[in-house]
Amino acid sequence: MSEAVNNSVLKMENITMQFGGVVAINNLSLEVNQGEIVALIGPNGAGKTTAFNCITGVYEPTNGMVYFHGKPIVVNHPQGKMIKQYGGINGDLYKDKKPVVHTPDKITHMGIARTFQNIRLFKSQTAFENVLIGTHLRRTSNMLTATFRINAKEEKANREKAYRLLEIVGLADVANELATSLPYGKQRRLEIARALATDPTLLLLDEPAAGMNPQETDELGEFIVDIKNRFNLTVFMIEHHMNLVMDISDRIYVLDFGKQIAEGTPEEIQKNPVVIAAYLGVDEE
Ligand SMILES: Nc1ncnc2c1ncn2[C@@H]1O[C@H](COP(=O)(O)OP(=O)(O)OP(=O)(O)O)[C@@H](O)[C@H]1O
Repeated sequence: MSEAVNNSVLKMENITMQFGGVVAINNLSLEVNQGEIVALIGPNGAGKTTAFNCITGVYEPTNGMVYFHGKPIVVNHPQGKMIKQYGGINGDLYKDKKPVVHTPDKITHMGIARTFQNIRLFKSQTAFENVLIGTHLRRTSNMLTATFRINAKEEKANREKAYRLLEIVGLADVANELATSLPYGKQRRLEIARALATDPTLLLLDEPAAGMNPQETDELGEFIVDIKNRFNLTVFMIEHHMNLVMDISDRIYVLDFGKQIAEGTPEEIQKNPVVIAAYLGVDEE
């Protein structure tokens, strides 16, 4: 195997996601390598969150493959009525392959953790409990045994881990407060702590700076780089705050109307006339 293949953490290959007649993603191929911070940008409705949903098992893409650490975790091709309706490219490429689909919890268990554009914390749980729930995804036991026959040693380790994660993200002092009572910026950090509790190798962040002011956004950038290094992560991030994207990304992919229109370093993307026309010319803030 070549070094490039060994370094590959995430690879999307010819992914098309079609909702009825709407082609939300059209033949998207991209790769995220070990230790990189890669951003996925594009105007509203370009297909960014749909791409995350195709990786994490929320959607079953109409066509294409997703590899995680070189292993196929998603395989599909147009089937049934989609054969006639298919509006993407390369619809025949995988027709001889057996489809592979995993549920979101299985994908999380494999090592892909995610935060959401609209924060999705457990509202009636404390900050500590939210992170503790994240550690439970690593359990070998099922929901019932987890509830009724908790392994005391494992639970103690989980509680210590949850508390340590809260310390790392700077939330130890609010461990016992209800998640939803926390200010917005802290809720975003808490969601990241919960994601880290699942021991990911790949962290998907969907608009982590949404709703943050410029100072909070700067701090978030440092925080993302810090946790990436500390936990030896690879980060794939959707973000509209261009300063954050340009500051911390190693590479950037640009989507427009479901298609990749550019890929490059922050310097290259900032100078790319196609990107400027499609996206950077639009004032998102
Ligand atoms: N479940 C769905 N059913 C039908 N259409 C959908 C579904 N999910 C997404 N779409 C459509 O797919 C397209 C891409 O949406 P998506 O949310 O991925 O864009 P986005 O780039 O993440 O946008 P934003 O920056 O506003 O979050 C849109 O036209 C959207 O309406």
